[in-house]
Amino acid sequence: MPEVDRVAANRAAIAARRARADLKQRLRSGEVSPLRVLEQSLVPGTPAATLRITDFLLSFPAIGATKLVRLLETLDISDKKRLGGLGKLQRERLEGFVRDRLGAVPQGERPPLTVLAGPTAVGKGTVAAYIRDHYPEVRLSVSATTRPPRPGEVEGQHYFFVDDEGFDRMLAADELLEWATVHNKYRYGTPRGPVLAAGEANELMLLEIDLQGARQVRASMPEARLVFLAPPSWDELVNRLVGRGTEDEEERTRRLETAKVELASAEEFDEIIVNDEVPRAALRLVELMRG
Ligand SMILES: Nc1ncnc2c1ncn2[C@@H]1O[C@H](COP(=O)(O)OP(=O)(O)OP(=O)(O)O)[C@@H](O)[C@H]1O
Ligand SMILES: Nc1nc2c(ncn2[C@@H]2O[C@H](COP(=O)(O)O)[C@@H](O)[C@H]2O)c(=O)[nH]1
Repeated sequence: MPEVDRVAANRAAIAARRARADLKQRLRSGEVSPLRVLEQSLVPGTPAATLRITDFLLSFPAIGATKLVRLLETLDISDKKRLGGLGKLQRERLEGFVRDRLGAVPQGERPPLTVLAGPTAVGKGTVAAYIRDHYPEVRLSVSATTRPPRPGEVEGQHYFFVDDEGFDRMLAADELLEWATVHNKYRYGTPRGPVLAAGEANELMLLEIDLQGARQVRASMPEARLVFLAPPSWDELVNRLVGRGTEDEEERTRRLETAKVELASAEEFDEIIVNDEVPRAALRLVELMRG
């Protein structure tokens, strides 16, 4: 290729990359609607048409790397695709997904933040994980904690694992919406940024935290909805704690002491859901969140 053509081609490629980056930014900030981008992507050569499906989906605030993989599988779209190269059926599925998400929360109405609390081993984590896997419209807050990871726990997915100095730094920088020392042992806190971002984006946001944290959220965000997850019985709660097998006898005793106090506080909450079966409890919670 003659030098002059190569220079022109380079310039065009740089300009196209810039236009795509600009579009990604506007998608993320909500300045441009994803439906509009899908529509524009039908025109070959536009920034929308050359936008990668991965970048498009990652612009939704609640979609991260893990959800992205699942979502692409559900939509049956390769991660190599660009919007302009989607087949008819792929485009229809993608558009359906976008419409569902936009329809889940009416624009202009800010859904209240939902806090799920309850005694140890009642199943908060299990119900939250079920919601993460089955209700992609719900965004889950990832807490920071000074507790060491349990086997299988993933940094950034289950918790942000930090040492005491790291936690102190987050506190000093006012990065936590609430925090507490739970079961008199480790500190746990909710990063403020993602909660605010979810509010801005009209996203359903769930915090799975302890009673002290729930009270702090109520104080700072009175519009938050507090949901108490209750066990079917005390014996079942003890069975779940023992059955989980992640705490030694001393830690179990400590947690059950806290649990008695927490059970007595159920009336402070806006709603009580009994976790008899996980899918049922999860559905009830999501229905509450959807209003
Ligand atoms: N509905 C249910 N029926 C039977 N077992 C359940 C149910 N929900 C959760 N479990 C089991 O109970 C145990 C405790 O659940 P989980 O760890 O989710 O509790 P948690 O409330 O998050 O506890 P913690 O506050 O201590 O972190 C787990 O072994 C889980 O599999
Ligand atoms: N106040 C907060 N409590 C939190 C937060 N993240 C989790 N938790 C609660 O801690 C206990 C113990 O959790 P585990 O994972 O060590 O078993 C449990 O009750 C959680 O709900 C938080 O950010 N703030």
